[in-house]
This record gives sequence, C-alpha cells and structure tokens, in this order.
Amino acid sequence: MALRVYNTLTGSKEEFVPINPGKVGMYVCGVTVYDHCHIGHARANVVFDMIYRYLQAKGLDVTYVRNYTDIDDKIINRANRDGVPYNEISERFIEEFDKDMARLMLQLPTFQPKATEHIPEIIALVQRLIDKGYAYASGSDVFFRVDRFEGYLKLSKRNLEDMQAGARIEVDEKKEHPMDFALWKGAKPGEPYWESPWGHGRPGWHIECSAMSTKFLGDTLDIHGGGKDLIFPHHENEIAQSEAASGKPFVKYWLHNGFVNINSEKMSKSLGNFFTIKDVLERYDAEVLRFFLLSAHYRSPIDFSDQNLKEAELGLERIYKALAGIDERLAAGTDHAATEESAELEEKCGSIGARFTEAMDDDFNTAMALGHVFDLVRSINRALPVSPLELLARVKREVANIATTLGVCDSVPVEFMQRMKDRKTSDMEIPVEEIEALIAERAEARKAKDFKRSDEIRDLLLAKNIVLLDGKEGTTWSVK
Ligand SMILES: Nc1ncnc2c1ncn2[C@@H]1O[C@H](COP(=O)(O)OP(=O)(O)OP(=O)(O)O)[C@@H](O)[C@H]1O
Ligand SMILES: [Zn+2]
Repeated sequence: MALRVYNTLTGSKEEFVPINPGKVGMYVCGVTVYDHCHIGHARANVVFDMIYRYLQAKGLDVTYVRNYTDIDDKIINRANRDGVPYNEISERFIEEFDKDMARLMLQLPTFQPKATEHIPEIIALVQRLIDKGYAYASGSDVFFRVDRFEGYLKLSKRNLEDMQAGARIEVDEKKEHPMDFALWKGAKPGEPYWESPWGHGRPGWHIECSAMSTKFLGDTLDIHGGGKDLIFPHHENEIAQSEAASGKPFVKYWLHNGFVNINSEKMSKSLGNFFTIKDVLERYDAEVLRFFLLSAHYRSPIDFSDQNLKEAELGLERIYKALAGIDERLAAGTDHAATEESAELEEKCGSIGARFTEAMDDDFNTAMALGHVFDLVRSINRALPVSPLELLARVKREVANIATTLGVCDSVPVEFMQRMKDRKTSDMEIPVEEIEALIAERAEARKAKDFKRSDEIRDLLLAKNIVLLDGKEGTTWSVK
C-alpha cells in the first residue's frame, strides 16, 4: 500500500505522490525563540521528526527545512524586559532549543534558516508583491491586500465577510481593509531595524516563512507542516504571499499536528499552563517523553498529565524488559527447539514489519504502530524461555528497524533499564549502599535459617519501595 496523508487543504487523506519522483521538500514552521520550549513545542518538533524519518525510511530523498523566528514582537518585549539587545535573547534561546531537541533525539533538518539572515530575500518578496499589486506601503509599513488574492482562507475554509461580521476587528487607519496583514513593520524608536525601501523596519512573521521556504525548496513544496494553531492566520497568509508572488500552488500537502492539552486546554505560554521540556526531563527520561508524544496519532490531541507520562514510562519499560530478556538469552547461548509458543512468536515476527508499514502508511499512525509492537512484546514474554535463538535474533532485528524509524526503543536495553533504575534511585529515601548492605545481611540471615530477620529486611525495603527478587545468581532489586 502507498503512503496516504491527511491534507488540511482538501480535508481528506490522499496518496502521497512527491512532485519530483523520489524527492521531498518539507518545510515546518519553527519556534519563536524568546523563551524555553514547552511540551507543545516538543510535540510539533517530534512529530515532524518522525515524519522526516519515515519518509527517509521509505527511500525518499528529503530536504527538510525548519526555521527559527528570531525577530518578533515577543523577542523584542522580552529583550526590553531584560534590558538586553534582542539578539542576545534570540541567540540564547536558539541554543536552548537546539539542546532540548538533541535530548529528544531529533535528527537535524537539512537547513535551519533564521529570519534575520534572509532580510534581502524578504525585502525582494515584499517588493514583488507591491509590484504585482498585492501589497501596498502605508507610511513605513507594508500590508498585503487580502481581497486581491482569490484563494484567501482556502486552507482554513473561512470566509472573509463572515469573519468581519463575526469578529470585532479593530479598524486601523493605515490599512485599506481591516483584515490586511503586515508584510513589513516600520520600526518604532529604540526597536531593532533593517534598511528597506520603506524606511527602517523589520519583517512581519508570515513573510519570513514564504521567503525562506521558496529559497530552499522552490515555489512549490511537497509538505508544509506546523501545529493546528498555525492554520489561520499564519499558513493562510503564507499561501496568499507565496501564490500571489509566484502564480503557482505553494504547497501540495498541508500537515498539522494536534495540541498537547492540559485539562482539555491547549498548553501555551499565554495561558500560563505549560511545562518546559527541561522541567519534564528533570523527572522523566527523554525517551519516555518522546515515546509519550508518539503514542498518540499526530493529529489527535494529547492530554499532558503525570499519570499519562507514568503510563508511557511503564509501557516503554515493558518493551525494554522484553528486549533485555532476548539479549540475555542470546548472551547465554543455550538454544531451544521450536515450541507452540515460539510458533506464535514466529508468526508475529514474520508480520510485524508489514503491520508497522501499514499503520505508518495510514497517515503516520504511530499509535497503531506501537500497538503492534506491544502485541509482539506479549508474544515475546510468553515464548522467551522456549524459543530458538535464531528466532529471537530475528525478533530483535525487526524491533530495531522500527526503533530507528520512530527514534524510540533504540537504546541498548540494559542501558535503558539502568538509566531508569538510576533515575528512580536518585529519588529514593534510602541510599544504594544501605540497600546492598541490607541484602547482604538478609543473605546471611537466610543462610543461618533466620527467616524472621530475612522477612523483616524484605518488608523494611518494600516500605521504601524497593522490591527484592531472589534468583539463582543471588538477590537483585528494583524500585517499585
Ligand atoms: N500546545 C501545543 N501543542 C502542539 N503544538 C504546539 C503547542 N503550542 C505550540 N505548538 C506548535 O509549536 C510550534 C512553534 O510555535 P510558536 O513558537 O509559534 O509558539 P508560541 O505561539 O510562541 O507558543 P504558545 O502557543 O505557547 O504561545 C508551532 O508549530 C505551534 O503550532
Ligand atoms: Zn511559518
């Protein structure tokens, strides 16, 4: 089956056919760098990283462009608040963004352009729109004439008249039409500015994406992405600018990710209901957060809560435990003949690749894809002690393929388990040395048949959430 994607422009799932066979041009709106990123930003970036990886896994040659909005009112406000130049803010938060994304195991896009490094391209595009009659200068601002562009609002399926009637749109003397939007903003005293034919000023937000996407990907892109909140006005305005300038369709497939919500409300800076990526990574492993973000379909909303993250953690641990079990059997090297249980695992192993592809080909359904992985894990758990080593090695390879494509489950299993153990131990009320001393004391007690003391020690540790497991090789422990 071919890849099908949900296209916001047509409101339906369509077969994905790149404009140039074998090649894909993808542009995703990046963050405005004025503060630390929250989990909503993490989702948008992880989702498009997953899409980038999957397209590459299908053998496509993808040029992925993700910008930094490094000049904007929000950046200027923050700089004024902190009493520093605007670029100190943008440079600092670009660095922070890069660190966060690296921790979430994102692949680097092919290009990461900054708005401030493309001012000549932006000015040329604004001038072109003026020359073609789609834009007009008003004082030192330049506005786009929305009613000149025929397809305006075709992405969000809104209607200009209804919007005007329904909303209280402020009348701005400088504009011909209240919905006209700024392409270039004249600088107020003390604001950062660039020279332009319209005086000192800076670009509007929408125009930078039109200028940079065209520079790196040409007039028509295969994919343009971003969060649902960008459909209007940002993406609608990008379409107007780009199509008015080039006379060609701007984007073939528009892809939008759903929100990370808190109590059914979008996590956002302005509402103040956000957790930064850094906050969350204090408490959870980065792979757990990535796994959580990919455990829902990218267009569905996800509720951010401690409980949901804990569930993701348990789920990921379940997968890694099964993989660690496989590694243990492979390392021990004792083979086993095929059994009824191993026959079932054999069948699941044979179909997992196809089931994964089918789920991902259906508009990148990672929720379904991970469901298939859990199904395989159940079979692994049943068949692990009674399966041929050759089959276990094959299962391991199948999971590794999926893991690389999704960017989850590709740590070395024992290392992941150790990471989880270390994280949990660091929150423990009892130091590791004390646990081990008690385990040694318990072993002595058991040797001396003092089961009362041995049970006492077990209960004492359990009260501190430490679970003991007696095995042939001695006693191991884990955090409950
Ligand atoms: N809660 C969220 N869930 C999913 N994606 C989000 C969320 N919040 C922002 N995004 C996405 O993150 C990307 C970067 O957004 P941008 O820098 O414009 O955010 P912002 O508007 O500054 O953030 P906020 O919405 O918190 O004010 C966009 O694609 C946006 O849609
Ligand atoms: Zn954009």
